[in-house]
Amino acid sequence: MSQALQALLCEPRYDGVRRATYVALDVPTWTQAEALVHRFGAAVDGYKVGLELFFGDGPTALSALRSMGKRVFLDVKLHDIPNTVAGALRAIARFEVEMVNVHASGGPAMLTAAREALDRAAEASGVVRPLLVAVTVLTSLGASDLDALGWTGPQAEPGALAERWAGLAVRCGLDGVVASALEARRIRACAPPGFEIVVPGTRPAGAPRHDQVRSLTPGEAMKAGATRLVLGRAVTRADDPLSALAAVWVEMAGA
Ligand SMILES: O=c1ccn([C@@H]2O[C@H](COP(=O)(O)O)[C@@H](O)[C@H]2O)c(=O)[nH]1
Repeated sequence: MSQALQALLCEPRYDGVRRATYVALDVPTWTQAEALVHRFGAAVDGYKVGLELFFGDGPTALSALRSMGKRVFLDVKLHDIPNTVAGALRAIARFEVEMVNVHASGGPAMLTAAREALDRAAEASGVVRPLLVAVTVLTSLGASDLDALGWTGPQAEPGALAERWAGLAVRCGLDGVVASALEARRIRACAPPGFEIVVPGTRPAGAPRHDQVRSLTPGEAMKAGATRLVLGRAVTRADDPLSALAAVWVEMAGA
């Protein structure tokens, strides 16, 4: 049954949603991550390595995924002074990931230093530069969290902040942003063509939200202008992850 479903999901009609998908490997060891990767087989070619796996088994996981020919979004959300972020990105460049991210709130000097560090590393190695995207307002933050942080008033409303930080990312030469689906339409309206809007934290209708606050369904996210979705617990913790993925892909393709 699962082999038949894998084969179905490998069909060319799913190529568009396959390229727009990163499955989140939010587990602490490569052994656990590898079991998930095997479950999806050839159907999934894009994975997100976040903080848990990176600190648990990062180099092993990244080189294993690379040798399997998988695309990797390294979701380490760097946030530090420009010199430190640039150094971290030079070290990350050797992993040849497809995409990596920093926090937009690190500011213009940090964003520019990040992009320049990746440009130089790519020039020196001859390897394609990873896409660099900026995290706007975390999808787990609600109005009361923003208020607690002192972000109040119309300019600090999540949509306004996300749009402002997306504009900053454009001016600093980044390739896109990570944002909630709720802000994707607003960002798409002012972003240049080809600007990536990576949306995590979506949930199929009726699915538990866990710690996600600003969330829509995968179909709604695509309709709003998302270019890529990160699919996490709604798929990876499902009783049958492959069937859960199939349902999400049908919804994404329909959108
Ligand atoms: O604003 C953000 C930025 C990153 N994430 C990451 O995406 C996944 C979402 O996982 P779910 O299980 O679907 O909630 C997770 O790895 C986060 O670190 C995010 O959720 N929101």
